[in-house]
Amino acid sequence: MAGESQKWILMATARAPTNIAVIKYWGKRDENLILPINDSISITLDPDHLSATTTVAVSPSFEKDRMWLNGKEIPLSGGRYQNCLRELRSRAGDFEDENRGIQIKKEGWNKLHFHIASYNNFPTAAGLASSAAGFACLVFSLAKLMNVKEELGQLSAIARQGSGSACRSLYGGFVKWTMGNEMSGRDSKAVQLANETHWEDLIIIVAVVSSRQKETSSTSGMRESVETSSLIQHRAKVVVPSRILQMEEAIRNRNFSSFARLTCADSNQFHAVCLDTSPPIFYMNDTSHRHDFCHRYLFIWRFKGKTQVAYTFDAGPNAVLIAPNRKVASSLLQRLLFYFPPGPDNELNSYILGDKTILQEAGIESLNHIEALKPPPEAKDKVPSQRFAGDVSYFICTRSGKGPEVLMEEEHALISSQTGLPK
Ligand SMILES: Nc1ncnc2c1ncn2[C@@H]1O[C@H](COP(=O)(O)OP(=O)(O)OP(=O)(O)O)[C@@H](O)[C@H]1O
Ligand SMILES: C[C@@](O)(CCOP(=O)(O)OP(=O)(O)O)CC(=O)O
Repeated sequence: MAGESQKWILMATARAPTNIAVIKYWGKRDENLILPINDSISITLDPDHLSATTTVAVSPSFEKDRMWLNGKEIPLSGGRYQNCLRELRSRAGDFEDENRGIQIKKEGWNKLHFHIASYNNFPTAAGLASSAAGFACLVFSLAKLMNVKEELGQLSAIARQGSGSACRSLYGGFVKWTMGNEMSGRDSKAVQLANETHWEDLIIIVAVVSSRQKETSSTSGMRESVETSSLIQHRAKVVVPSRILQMEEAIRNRNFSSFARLTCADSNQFHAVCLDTSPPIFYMNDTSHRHDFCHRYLFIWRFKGKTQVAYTFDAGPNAVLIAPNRKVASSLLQRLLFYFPPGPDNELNSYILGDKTILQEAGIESLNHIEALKPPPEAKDKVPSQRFAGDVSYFICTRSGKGPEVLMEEEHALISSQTGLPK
């Protein structure tokens, strides 16, 4: 380590996406290493719309490891953070910056402390996979800072130890988490099935029903399911293995009806397992069920049994709706806005986030246009044309996106290079 100046601060900043599972991970066989009981598949979401940005800093002047999440200091003492830090420290490489007189030997990283600041551009702990983006970003940015020379697959196995679903956020596009067999967990890691350009037509609309933190975390929910549900074993051993093969094929061939059928079925079964848990876990609320209701009546009936929109719900009430193309997405958005118009205090700009061009394609440029929307023609007498103003907090229009990336420009850094504290 450089003896001259003890004042230097070395930093790295990265951004990592969230992902939404279309074949769900639910249940662990090892709680500490976070090893799952089944494979899962997800779509990585566009980081412009849903991502974590993390700056990691190291300096001989830091006295302990510290972390700030969304501006608030949080303890880093938890086992999950500690496991990731330990794994990364053990793989750190030598680092040298001659100009600044910084030299850190492999072993030297053990004696240095980190300051970590992270920010999510979407609600934390509300069933939108903030832990996935967060741990993927933490591991990716620390690996850059510490010169860890592991391939992404091995980094994904480290991120997995922060939060299972985080391993899938190390890649863009379509990603499979293979459960693996080894006791060490080395082979329980993510692999990319296809990158984000493979199926660019897909449009994803997230209806954020409630951004309040949920009552049962995924971690404790799945633990209770493993302990008490009999359905979960059948799901893990029989249903998921065959669904994984079918889903891989659907993604490979861009077969939307097969993709949608599997996605909806798997979401339903995941929530069925939650209901089969004792005491039962309810992640969805009335608004979530209305989405399903709309889906069923508007789309399956309208297109004579051919599924036009896929839905999936994670461990929270938010609906994630996937349309095969922009045309269907814009008619979906019209229908969503008909049933779920903004509440009285909303602006259009803050009600539809993400890719707003779909809104233009749907012909909606103002709140008046939403008010003037007619009941969807297919509704007729089958669906009451009741509107649920204010039930949805906001919608995010997005698509499949790229994996983590380093942000080089100083302006992205969340920590001051002068003080080593959050800006
Ligand atoms: N940017 C981040 N950096 C590091 N850790 C984070 C970050 N964002 C979230 N986390 C961690 O993840 C926790 C939230 O995880 P939790 O599983 O409860 O919610 P979620 O990931 O938003 O929802 P779900 O996983 O059910 O979709 C936070 O309390 C924090 O420990
Ligand atoms: C419903 C899910 O989103 C569950 C995600 O669970 P987490 O990855 O948050 O759980 P831990 O591994 O305990 O941190 C399904 C999925 O993403 O596959």
